Amino acid sequence: MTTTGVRQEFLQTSSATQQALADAAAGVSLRSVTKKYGSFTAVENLTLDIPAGNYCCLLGPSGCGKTTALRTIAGHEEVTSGDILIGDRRVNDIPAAKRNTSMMFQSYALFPHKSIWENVEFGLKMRKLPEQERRTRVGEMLEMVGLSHVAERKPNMLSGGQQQRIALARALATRPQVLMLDEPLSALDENLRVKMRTELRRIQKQFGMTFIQVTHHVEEAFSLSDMVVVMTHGRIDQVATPSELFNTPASQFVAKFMGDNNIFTGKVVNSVADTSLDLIQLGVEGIGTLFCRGYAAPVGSIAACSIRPDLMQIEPYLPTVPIQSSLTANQITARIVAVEMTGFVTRVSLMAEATGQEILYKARTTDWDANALTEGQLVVLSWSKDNCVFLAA
Ligand SMILES: Nc1ncnc2c1ncn2[C@@H]1O[C@H](COP(=O)(O)OP(=O)(O)OP(=O)(O)O)[C@@H](O)[C@H]1O
Repeated sequence: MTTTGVRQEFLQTSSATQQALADAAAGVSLRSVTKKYGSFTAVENLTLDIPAGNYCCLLGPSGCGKTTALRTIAGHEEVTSGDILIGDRRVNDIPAAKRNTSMMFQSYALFPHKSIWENVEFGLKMRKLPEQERRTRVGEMLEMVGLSHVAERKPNMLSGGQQQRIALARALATRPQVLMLDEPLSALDENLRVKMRTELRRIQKQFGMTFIQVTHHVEEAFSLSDMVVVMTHGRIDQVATPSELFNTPASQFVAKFMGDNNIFTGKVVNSVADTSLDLIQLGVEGIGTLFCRGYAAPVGSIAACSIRPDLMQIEPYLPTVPIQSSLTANQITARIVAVEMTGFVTRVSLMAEATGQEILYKARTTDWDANALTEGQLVVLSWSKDNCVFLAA
């Protein structure tokens, strides 16, 4: 057979495998799932639908229950109450090994004394697949992660990134309905982590598989996910696409956890129904009225609003120009405390003149360099009501 012939045969087999992996992919549903350890509730009343073929990240601070949620889906923990469905099968009483899921860990968990080929083949042998089928699958999985040439080596002869790819090949060889990934990239250095996450996303999309990943990195969740589940204190705070989370966080916790949002707390002064989102006025002590968009909350209730640091405008403060000149423009005076050039982006720390609240402004470094603003200078920050997100208490 010519090389081209071999390649064509592989591609045909490969597309059959592609189909098999896509066909295997199943959705996951949690129905009021609670997990307690003694009297401590690690996850509480989780209800969630992850459609087949989605990349879902469970995101939240340490201890919020992400791993526990993942382990209950995998069957490594029994739920205290509630139901877990994989596809349309209730799996509460099905042991982990029979749930048809795979798990990939941060530590790779490769067998050190087995060759790479044997590592990938392991799960298939356990399932007693015929030798020919095993050979085809292992060959294809190694090809998929670009590591066919290391098949005979032992894991310790591979780099961290290569070992991670082998762990992925091994996890997918069994054609799981769902692949679960527990902080799979945290042992890698920054460059490799970015490369690997691109690769994970490419493979998941190409084969249309269901991936559920635990992470506490916002950027990682954004770059990988179709849907992000933000958790805090064992509960789900928001389920959204990365873009929705970035643009319209639903709670003060999410707005803070996303990183650099500026949050102002105050009292609802007025809210006016508008075409899609209501226009809400928030009275902020020492600052005045801020205008934002959201769903009406009772007048007098404590609430907050959030503005992204890249959606503010900055100008030198001129005492002759009155502040708060327009009824729907948000403006405050602040003093520049520090300027930090981080590459493409310059981060500017400020302090609100009236209240001392810390504020962050971000600009493209080229834009920042073009203005003449310096540390210690008094400036006016302004932002549109349409970019300012109302956050109920
Ligand atoms: N086996 C256990 N026994 C008792 N408590 C546990 C057990 N496993 C987890 N917990 C507790 O449940 C809570 C949730 O833990 P979990 O590991 O799910 O959090 P996490 O969000 O994944 O955190 P991290 O990012 O640090 O891994 C924590 O307070 C943890 O201490």
